[in-house]
Amino acid sequence: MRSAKDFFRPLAAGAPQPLREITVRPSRMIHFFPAANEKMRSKVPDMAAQVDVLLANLEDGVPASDKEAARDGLVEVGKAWSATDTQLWTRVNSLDSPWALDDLTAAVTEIGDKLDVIMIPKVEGPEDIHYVDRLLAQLEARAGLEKPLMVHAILETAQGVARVEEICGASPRMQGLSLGPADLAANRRMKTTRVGGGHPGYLVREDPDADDAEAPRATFQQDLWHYTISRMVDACVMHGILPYYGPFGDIADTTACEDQFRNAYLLGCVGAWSLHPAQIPIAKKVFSPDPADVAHAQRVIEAMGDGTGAVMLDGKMEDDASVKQCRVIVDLAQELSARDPELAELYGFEGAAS
Ligand SMILES: CC(=O)SCCNC(=O)CCNC(=O)[C@H](O)C(C)(C)COP(=O)(O)OP(=O)(O)OC[C@H]1O[C@@H](n2cnc3c(N)ncnc32)[C@H](O)[C@@H]1OP(=O)(O)O
Ligand SMILES: CC(=O)C(=O)O
Ligand SMILES: [Mg+2]
Repeated sequence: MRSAKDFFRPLAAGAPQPLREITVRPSRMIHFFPAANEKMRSKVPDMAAQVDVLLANLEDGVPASDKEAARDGLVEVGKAWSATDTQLWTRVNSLDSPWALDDLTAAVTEIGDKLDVIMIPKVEGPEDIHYVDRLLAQLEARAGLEKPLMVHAILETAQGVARVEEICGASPRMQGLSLGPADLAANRRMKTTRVGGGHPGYLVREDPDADDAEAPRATFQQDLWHYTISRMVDACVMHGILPYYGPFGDIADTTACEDQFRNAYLLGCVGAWSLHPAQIPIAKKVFSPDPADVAHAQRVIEAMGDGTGAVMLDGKMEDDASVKQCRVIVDLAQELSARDPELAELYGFEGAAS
């Protein structure tokens, strides 16, 4: 492990200076497209206009026979990339695969100036991040890049979850984490075949009626991912990086997708993956604060003056802590409004979009 004094030192001669803080930009949805697919690539300008982050996927979901084509597709998209507001990310193949080294080399040396974040799957511990950190520094130096690439890790093994705090703090490049519910379920030997979301068998049942043991008893489905997401959020906040819900595989079930995304939003996540165009507006809606919540938060902030003490508002106590909660909502609304004039208008933020 590097000492505190060395933590922000470049890891290769000629590599750019690591950043002390991550640049926070709207990333309500990380929209995945298979980079090997020519038809999908032709939609990139249109997709880029609709999403906060567009991600060229090279890993799972891309057949082994298309891995080189996907890498070439990423380079083609990167070279043509001109969107200024939308971020371009890629997910490379896992570090133990035959493709990861060439993926990283091509991404950094061919289009490193266009890419914002590289997503690394199946991260097991800080040693994976240390390896990527050094390699990226070497490649950045070779490519003459001036800005360091950021790294996003997917939490999709039990070991990764157990070492999540170490992963988050492993490098100044760490930008965030996503939940990988499919691989994580497999690795943990969970008995669900779904990609994210709940399971009807994971429930609690109300107690039997004392007078009628045969009376029907209500059941309440529980969230399979509550523990992991909560742990991920704490680890990310501890290290000043961003947590994301990952994919929701039941594309047709837009209602459950919205619920799952909202649970993640309420617990502290900043965004989720969209795998299909139908999921883009869901993520946009869920991860943008509700205008009524923004208006309420503004009232509390105003009522609290310098932010200290306690007041009553609509029969509820507000104090130093609740005003901080309200600032979370208003700050997020302002951040998103700076990019989205429609939202600015919805929130009544005059001039926020300028
Ligand atoms: C566990 C994990 O690792 S998750 C991450 C890995 N998986 C992925 O990245 C999957 C990404 N998504 C996809 O590949 C596709 O959405 C699929 C294969 C799931 C479904 O694709 P289709 O069968 O074409 O879906 P569908 O017929 O509903 O598509 C409707 C339209 O949306 C387009 N579309 C579908 N997915 C996407 C996408 N991710 N981005 C942009 N356009 C898309 C289709 O090309 C089609 O366009 P058209 O009307 O011009 O023909
Ligand atoms: C997101 C991902 O890669 C998974 O769920 O396995
Ligand atoms: Mg996975």
